[in-house]
Amino acid sequence: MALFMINRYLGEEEESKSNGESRSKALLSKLQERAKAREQQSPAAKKESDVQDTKTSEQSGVGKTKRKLEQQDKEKKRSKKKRKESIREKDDVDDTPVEHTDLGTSDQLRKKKKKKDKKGSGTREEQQHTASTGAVDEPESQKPADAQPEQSNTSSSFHILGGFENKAVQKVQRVLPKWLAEPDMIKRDIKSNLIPLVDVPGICPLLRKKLEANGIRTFFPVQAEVIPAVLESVNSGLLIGRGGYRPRDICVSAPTGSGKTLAFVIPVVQALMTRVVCEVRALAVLPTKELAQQVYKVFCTYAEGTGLKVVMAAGQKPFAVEQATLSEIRGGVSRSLADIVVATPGRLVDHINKNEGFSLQHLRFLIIDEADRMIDSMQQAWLNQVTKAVYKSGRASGVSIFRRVEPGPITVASLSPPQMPLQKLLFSATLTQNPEKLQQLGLHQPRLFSSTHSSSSEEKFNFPQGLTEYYVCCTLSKKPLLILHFLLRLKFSPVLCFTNSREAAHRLFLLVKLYGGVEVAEFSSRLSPSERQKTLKNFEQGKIQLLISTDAAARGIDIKGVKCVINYDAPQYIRTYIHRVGRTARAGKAGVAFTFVLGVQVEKFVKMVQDAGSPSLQKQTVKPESLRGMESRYEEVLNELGRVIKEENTEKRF
Ligand SMILES: Nc1ncnc2c1ncn2[C@@H]1O[C@H](COP(=O)(O)OP(=O)(O)OP(=O)(O)O)[C@@H](O)[C@H]1O
Repeated sequence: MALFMINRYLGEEEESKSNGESRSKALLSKLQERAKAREQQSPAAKKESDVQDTKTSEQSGVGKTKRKLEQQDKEKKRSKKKRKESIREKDDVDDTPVEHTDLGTSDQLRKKKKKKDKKGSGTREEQQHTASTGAVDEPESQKPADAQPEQSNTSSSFHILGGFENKAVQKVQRVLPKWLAEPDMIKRDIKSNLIPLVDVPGICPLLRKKLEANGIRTFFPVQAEVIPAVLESVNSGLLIGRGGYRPRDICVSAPTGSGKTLAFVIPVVQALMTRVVCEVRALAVLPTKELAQQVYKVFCTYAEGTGLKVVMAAGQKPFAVEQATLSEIRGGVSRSLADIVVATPGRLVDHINKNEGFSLQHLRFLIIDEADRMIDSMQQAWLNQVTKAVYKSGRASGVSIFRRVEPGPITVASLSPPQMPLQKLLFSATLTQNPEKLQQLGLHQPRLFSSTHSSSSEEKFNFPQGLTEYYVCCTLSKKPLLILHFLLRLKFSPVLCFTNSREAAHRLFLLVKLYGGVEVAEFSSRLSPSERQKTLKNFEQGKIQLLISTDAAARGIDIKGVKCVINYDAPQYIRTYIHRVGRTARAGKAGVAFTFVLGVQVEKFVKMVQDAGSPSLQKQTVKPESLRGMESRYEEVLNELGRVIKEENTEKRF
């Protein structure tokens, strides 16, 4: 395609192109002039020209023109013959009315080009060659009058810059760093890979007893791998790692319900239980209050009797109360009352900034649970604050025998004073494999434990072995009937049901409640933290058959006995799906998950789940006749629901 066209001035004849006769006249006279000029150059041609001139002088009008053309034709044939002899080129006789006697190579090419132009064909190479030999410089006046510049010819004379052609773009192949691409493998099947407590080296008798007392007789695969790895880093004491080097950070990606909590609680408690002075040496950060509460309980269980103090700073209690449990001032000196702090990011930052007695200068372990969520949602603001607090000089630096500076390149000088290393332990069922995101955490020679092999193409995730997944195609209006069918007719209980918003959760809760026959509760930010805690307790105790929740309960929450999860609204993201369905089939047990999918969502949903490495997603059909008998009551309830919601809205306004 030409970039642009150039319209040349073609002489007077161009202007009178419409007039065929005058045009041919003008052409003829021009040809005559040229012929004359050439004849002067060639004596033989001159002779002929003289004869011709005598003859033509007697003729006039159109006949004269005709004859002249015939003469031209003859002349043309002669010159062609000559040319053939001289350059031995087998060319066809040209019937172009324009002729030259002294055709050189460029003229031949010009002629060839003209022919091609007439035929409207010609390869690109040929056109380019023509352009390079300068054949396009032919004056317009020498062209046949009806030869208009063609676009293809014009384009051939231009070199088009820039790559405008459509090319198939090759997919960029992901290349992972070695530590991500080659993790220490964790077996996914819990049941057939239980490891007796005694077979895991380094666990002290006190903790082993505690584990047994809590019903833990064997370790799960993730615990058997991670506990020794963390304990190994404190073999030479808290100050230095193996061989005198700073210990490696540890990342763990293992399925939901695989026992990741104990994988960090046990080694951290064991590493700290011999400490002399109480300082904050372990900090566990979790995204929600409920999760912080859960992990706090596990730490308390295993720290009991060791002298270690565990404190929660997650906003469950007022700031001042938390402050008092974290530190105290005795004799004008601030003293830590906590060895292990379990916190949510927001409240943690509050204590770092506003609580003078809260010091992280002795921090040895930073545990980031649900690490991918923490990376995504916090933009590292809290992590920067923690790092600053760890390396800040203050109260501790005066009494400390060692210097603590932010680690830089390893040199003899940097290794000579004893350094308290900060070791990061990251845990998630959906740990990101994005090296850029992980880079933001400032990991030191990380070591990954994973139950999936990182491939270079798609991100694959961990699904619990005992989980069976189904999706149910349905319409929007049939969803409430479906859930009632699962509860009332199929007798699924207890069921944890997820919606995509708290409004949807509340509406469904009201609807099921109005329908009757099911013990139902909702769990969302509509409830206060204490109400939420109570609700979870009641659900765990079997007092609630159906718990309708937002994603507030999707991550990390460990509710024993949940046999069925229903995604009332299909989740948008694979990570959300994995955490939601992971509330069942925990600790090696079996569980089932259903996802209600609208017709338009089916393809995308199935692809999303299968691409993530789900081993068992199947379609489940619920026949329309199965829902019969519930519809009339459902219609009544819908009317009632409208009234109740209206009342609620009115109450809210006043
Ligand atoms: N060795 C063990 N033997 C028996 N039960 C265990 C063992 N380890 C953990 N559990 C139990 O397994 C359940 C799941 O553990 P945990 O909550 O630590 O899983 P998780 O991997 O952190 O899950 P999520 O990714 O959902 O947070 C808990 O109820 C826990 O008590």
